[in-house]
This record gives sequence, structure tokens and C-alpha cells, in this order.
Amino acid sequence: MAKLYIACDHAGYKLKEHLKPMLAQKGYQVQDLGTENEDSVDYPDYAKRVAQAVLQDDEGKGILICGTGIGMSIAANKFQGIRAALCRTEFEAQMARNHNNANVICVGARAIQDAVAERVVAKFCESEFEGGRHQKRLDKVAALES
Ligand SMILES: O=C(CO)[C@H](O)[C@H](O)[C@H](O)COP(=O)(O)O
Repeated sequence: MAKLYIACDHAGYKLKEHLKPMLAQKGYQVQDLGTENEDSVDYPDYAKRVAQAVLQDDEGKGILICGTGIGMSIAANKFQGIRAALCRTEFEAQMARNHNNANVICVGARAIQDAVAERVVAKFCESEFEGGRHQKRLDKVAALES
């Protein structure tokens, strides 16, 4: 089972703490890369931690939470090899894995309710990349990085 790296800014702290027991209960090994409280911090610092951890772990996946998920997704996608997807629905989370082979999910704690976020993140974690025609497209995406 893939290891999960999770981090947030102050806006995402409560949701991060809410999600961790759910993920552990499902059997995932979860490494918390901060932040540790609701004091104001800057989301790029935490996006960097998760992006670097995921890039060093072939099977690893990342979970990033800020107020909207937008800042985290912008920052994480600056790292070559990171495919970060901002997801608000279970459908988006499943497609992010099935079609885009996203290795990081970004969630907006101020945008969706905790119960919805739980289902969205769980769907992301349990869904697989389908390969095939989607790999060819991801190869083209990767070519854009160079
Ligand atoms: O980066 C964001 C927006 O794209 C995140 O939602 C941040 O959590 C948000 O900007 C933080 O805002 P705050 O007013 O400093 O709490």
C-alpha cells in the first residue's frame, strides 16, 4: 500500500487532523509533514515538503490542504514529476488517478465540508492509473517540463 505524505497550511490544519485517523484506519502509512497548528504559515513551504517526499518515493502519494487547494496545487505543480490535482468531488479524485496518474491531491478546507473531503481523499487513495492512451498523454505533459 502506498505511503501517504500529508501537509497543510493554517487553513487546512483542522482538516488534516480530521483526515489522518481515517487514513490510518484504512491501513495507510501516513507521514505528517506539518503544519502543526493554526498559526499563519505560507502554503508553498508545505507544498515543497510533500512534493520532495513524493518525488523520492516511487509509490508514495501526497495530500495537500490549504483554504481553497488552489495555492497548494499551483506550488506543487512547479516540481518536475509532480502531478497535483485539485479535487472537490469523488469523481474528480477518481479521474485524477485513472486518467492523470496524479501523485498529489490538493483539497480546499474552506471550500468543501470535512465529510466530503474524507470521501474525496479516500477515493483518490484507492484509485489506480489506467495507463494505455492516458500514458501517451502524460508523456506529452512530461515533455512540456523540459
Ligand atoms: O493559497 C491559498 C489560496 O489559493 C490558500 O487557500 C491559503 O490557505 C489562503 O490563501 C490563506 O489565507 P489567510 O487569509 O492567510 O488565512
